[in-house]
Amino acid sequence: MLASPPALLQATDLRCERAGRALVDGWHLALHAGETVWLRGANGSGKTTLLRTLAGLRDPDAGTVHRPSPLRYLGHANGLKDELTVLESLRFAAQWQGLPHDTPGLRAALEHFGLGRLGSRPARQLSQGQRRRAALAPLALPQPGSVWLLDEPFDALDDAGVAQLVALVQAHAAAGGATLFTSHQTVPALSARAMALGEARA
Ligand SMILES: Nc1ncnc2c1ncn2[C@@H]1O[C@H](COP(=O)(O)OP(=O)(O)OP(=O)(O)O)[C@@H](O)[C@H]1O
Repeated sequence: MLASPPALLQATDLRCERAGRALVDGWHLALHAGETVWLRGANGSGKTTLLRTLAGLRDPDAGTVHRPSPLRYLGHANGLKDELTVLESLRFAAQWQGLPHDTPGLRAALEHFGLGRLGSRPARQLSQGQRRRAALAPLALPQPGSVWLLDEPFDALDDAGVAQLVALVQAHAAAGGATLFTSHQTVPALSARAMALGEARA
C-alpha cells in the first residue's frame, strides 16, 4: 500500500484560548497538496485566532503546528502601507517570498487583479476593493507547493474580483499548493471542503 504524502501544514491537538476560554481544543488539521478548505464560523468563534496560530503569529495554548512548506498569510486588515505605491508593496511582498526584487511577474500580478494602471498610486488613494485587490496581488506570484492562509479574502471584492481570486486559488491547488480561507459568504464557484468552528464566545 502506498503511504499518503505528508501534509503541507499539520495541526495536532491544538488549543487556542482568548481571555482564558478555549476557542478550539483538541483541534486537528492536515492540509494536503491540492486541497482548498473553507473555515466557517460565527462572528467571534475564533477563525482569525486560529489562522494566526497556524501562521505562527501567536503561540498555541496547547498542541503543535508543523509547517514544512512555505506559507503566506493574509489578514483581513490588508497590511498595506499607505505611503507605499501598489507596485512597491508588491515588490516588498515578492522579496518577502524570496523572489528577486525585479522579478518579471510583478506587472502580470497587478494585471491579474485589474490594477495595471494603479501601480504608481500610493495605497492611501485606493478604494476598499482596490486595497483588497492590491493585498491579494502577491498571490499571483509563483510560490509552488506553498500554503495560503487567507482571512476573509473575498471581503470588499466585486464579482470580477471574486472570480479572479477563485481562479488563483484553483490554479494554486492544481499546481500542488493548498489554501485555508475564512469567509462569511458562500462562494459557489469555489470548490472547497468546509470545516466549521463552534459557537461564538463572548
Ligand atoms: N486581543 C484579544 N483579547 C481578548 N480577547 C480577544 C482578543 N481578540 C479577540 N478576542 C476574542 O476572541 C474570540 C475570537 O475572536 P476572533 O477574531 O478569532 O474570531 P473570528 O471568528 O475571526 O470573528 P469574526 O468572524 O467576527 O471576524 C472573540 O470572542 C473575541 O472577542
